[in-house]
Amino acid sequence: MTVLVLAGTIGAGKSSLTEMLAEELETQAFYESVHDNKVLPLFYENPQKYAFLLQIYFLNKRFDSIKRALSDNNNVLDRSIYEDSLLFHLNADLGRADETEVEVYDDLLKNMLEEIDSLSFKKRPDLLIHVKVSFDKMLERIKKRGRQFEQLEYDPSLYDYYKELNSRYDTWFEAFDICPKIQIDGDKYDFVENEQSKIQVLQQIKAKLKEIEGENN
Ligand SMILES: Nc1ncnc2c1ncn2[C@@H]1O[C@H](COP(=O)(O)OP(=O)(O)OP(=O)(O)O)[C@@H](O)[C@H]1O
Repeated sequence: MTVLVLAGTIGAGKSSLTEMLAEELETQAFYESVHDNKVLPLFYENPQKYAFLLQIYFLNKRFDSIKRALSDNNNVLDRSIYEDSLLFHLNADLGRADETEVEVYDDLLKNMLEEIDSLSFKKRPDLLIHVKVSFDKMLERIKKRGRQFEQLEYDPSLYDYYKELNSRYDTWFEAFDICPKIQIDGDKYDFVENEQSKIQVLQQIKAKLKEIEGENN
């Protein structure tokens, strides 16, 4: 019985790896759909106005998925509730949210995490998988995927946003201590395009799960 959560920057390949893991481990995948997210395009158009609303939207969705995933006991989630705060604080530092919004958000998140901690069955995921990609790789993937509002041509200021976001992930991952964690080198292993890389990545994750299982017994 395992609950896995994926983490990583925009375009890191979380959704693809989620799908692969769900298939490999015969578990259910939880995705955060982008195309029916009404707030996301608004945010990219006017981050100052919509950063807070977007975070509340995501927080609500992720809370729902992680609650369901933990109570089902056997799942993979494509992005964790634990990293939204990283994105929001970055947005706040860029002046897209004010102090009160940050306070309200942090408080709400804390409350929700406590709620998760008081669940009667599983409280935390078994493993967090961080797909780490370099900044160049991140830009390459965003371009390749081609979601319009994420493109630098659409808004050149996204360059700095993406760069800062990517660099903050390293510190975030180092500090993350809610559950066991593993980092996957997304530059070295292109698990979407390369079958051999996919096999190697799945093996790394399965080996880590075995190790955790051993520690728990
Ligand atoms: N907490 C958040 N704050 C701001 N934007 C967010 C947040 N979470 C997700 N996003 C935005 O939502 C979109 C989808 O993000 P996400 O990284 O979850 O999926 P993705 O880009 O499809 O990643 P992957 O390729 O790794 O599956 C991106 O445009 C990202 O900027």
